[in-house]
Amino acid sequence: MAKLVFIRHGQSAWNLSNQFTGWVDVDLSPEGVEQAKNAGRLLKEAGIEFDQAYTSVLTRAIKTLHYALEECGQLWIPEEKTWRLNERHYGALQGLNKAETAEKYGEEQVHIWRRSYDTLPPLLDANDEGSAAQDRRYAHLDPRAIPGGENLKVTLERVIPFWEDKIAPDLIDGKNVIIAAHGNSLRALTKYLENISDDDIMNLEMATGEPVVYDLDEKLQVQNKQKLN
Ligand SMILES: O=C(O)[C@@H](CO)OP(=O)(O)O
Repeated sequence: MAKLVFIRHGQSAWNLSNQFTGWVDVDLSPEGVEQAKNAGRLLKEAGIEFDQAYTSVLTRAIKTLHYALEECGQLWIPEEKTWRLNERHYGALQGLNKAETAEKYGEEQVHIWRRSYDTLPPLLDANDEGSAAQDRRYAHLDPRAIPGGENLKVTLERVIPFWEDKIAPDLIDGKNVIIAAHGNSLRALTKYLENISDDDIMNLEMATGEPVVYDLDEKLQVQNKQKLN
């Protein structure tokens, strides 16, 4: 039996200002820092001892991991950062205010962009300002792997190879794993782990800074799920 903990980063500056974020490297807000520390206290109270941490290459998730691990006295554990755990790329919506976008395009269209499984947002071109193709942290990737925008389906397709290569083998070895990531990369992993349908995943939300603890058997079937708050 292994434990797997998902934690969505604490509130970010753009969660607070209600802007589409995606791959934009926005920092935590002061409240987000407190949420991350509180998550660490909850993990300490739960007595969970981790063997391995995974996070994205985005500051808000990395810092959340570090604040939480520091608070539970486990900042020393091995960690790996990967672009595959990044937030879903929001394409040309990145930076726009969500309420203003809903006024312009309608609530329904914005809900579809935000939560439909397979509708892509308007895409960014590799030459557009703000494209990840111009960001050094993605320079090692095949340019074709750098998205101009992703839906949840595409996000899931780039998260799962990392799950299969790294996370699942750790869990099968009985290691306890913490993943600090993002609303939509964690929704993708939750869909996969819990076998949630394309329709039902539209209704799943992840709270900022709230650890979700799974007990998994050796076949990685979920035996128990608990949110710490
Ligand atoms: O803007 C984003 O990147 C995400 C997460 O904050 O937003 P949403 O919940 O709308 O998918």
